[in-house]
Amino acid sequence: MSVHIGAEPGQIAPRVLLPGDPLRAKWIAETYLDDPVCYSTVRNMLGFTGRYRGVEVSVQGTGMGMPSAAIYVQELLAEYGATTLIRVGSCGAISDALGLRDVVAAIGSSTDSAMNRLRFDGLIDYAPVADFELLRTAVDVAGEHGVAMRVGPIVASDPFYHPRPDLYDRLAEHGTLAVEMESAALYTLAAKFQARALAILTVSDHLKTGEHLPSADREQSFHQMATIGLETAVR
Ligand SMILES: O=P(O)(O)O[C@H]1O[C@H](CO)[C@@H](O)[C@H]1O
Ligand SMILES: O=c1cc[nH]c(=O)[nH]1
Repeated sequence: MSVHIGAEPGQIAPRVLLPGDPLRAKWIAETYLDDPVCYSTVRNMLGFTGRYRGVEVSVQGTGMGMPSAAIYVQELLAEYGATTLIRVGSCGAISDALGLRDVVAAIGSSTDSAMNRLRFDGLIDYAPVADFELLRTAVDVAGEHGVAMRVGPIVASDPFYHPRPDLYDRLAEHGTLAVEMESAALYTLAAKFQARALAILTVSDHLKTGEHLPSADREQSFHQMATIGLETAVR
């Protein structure tokens, strides 16, 4: 096992879905995978492997925020040979064009996190981006399933309760669709390990209108996102 994942080598598939919520990982595994096996309960950050359309797929919770997610992503890449990582998360809309339950694919991820400032000595504003082939596949899959998935830039924030919400307005003025808390670290680490990554998100709350979905819905109702993530992972 790695420091934070209680799996033996070979128990995790090269294709991994990554919800922040470990109970969303359980729901996806039990709802969509054939013969799901739970390979890790360390810290209750559940991970499962099963088959989707006959292809081995894992679903690993990552927790909230980049410090947590980066631990799981790095261990999956460095110690378990993951090659395709698809985040399936919730997000807050900052664009007026989005509504609750809309599905978003993140083409790139701005961030207020210091993680990439550390990585690049504060000298480069690195641009974390999605894998193009995965994104193209996800767009195709969404179209085939009649889902009007929005593709665009998002922002990955360290604080959920942001001390500078005015920055979200400025980001929205620059085309940013939504905020979540993990994608910039995911895209950066995938690039570093020459793996493929994509973040697919469902709008669980709207920062401008104040509307939001209950936690049970965030855990167990994102069928469109789960389907697009799984179909994309196995193609
Ligand atoms: O629903 P998940 O995947 O956890 O994603 C979003 O929800 C959490 C905040 O409520 C953060 O992790 C954010 O990125
Ligand atoms: O990071 C997140 C996730 C969901 N909703 C938000 O407002 N922010």
